[in-house]
Amino acid sequence: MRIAIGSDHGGFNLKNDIIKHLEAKGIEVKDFGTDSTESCDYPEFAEKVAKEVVAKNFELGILICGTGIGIGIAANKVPGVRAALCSDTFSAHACREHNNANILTMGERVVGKGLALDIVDTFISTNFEGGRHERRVNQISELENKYCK
Ligand SMILES: O=C[C@H](O)[C@H](O)[C@H](O)COP(=O)(O)O
Repeated sequence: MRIAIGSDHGGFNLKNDIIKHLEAKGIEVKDFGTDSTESCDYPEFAEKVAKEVVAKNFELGILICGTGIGIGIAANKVPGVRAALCSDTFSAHACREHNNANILTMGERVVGKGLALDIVDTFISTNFEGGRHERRVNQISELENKYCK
């Protein structure tokens, strides 16, 4: 599995913890920045990771900012992205199984490191269930086709 990861300054430290955690498990992770805690703007890093995931250069993406909200809103503007903000493992499981989420977003100012790593593990190890959920995810794509010109 290959994972694309990115953050703004507000998610920089948690992003590094996640990279270390995934690499220790032998998972390939590519870091699309930012590279320090110096203030920056999250849409830039959301777009970098979103483009890679939609192009299928990576199976999944992870985006971290202070809350996980802004970077997720930005990523969801890229057609084909289904970014899910998670602060608990139940949501991390459900967003993969039901929504086929392809990007996980979290807030470094919201979740502690231990919980965040559990959320990551749940997200990357859960598969899309298909069936009735596939019909609904297809309807999301239809909305995208209708409104995203
Ligand atoms: O949704 C936005 C993110 O949480 C940002 O990380 C946050 O707004 C950055 O705030 P500040 O510039 O005050 O560090």
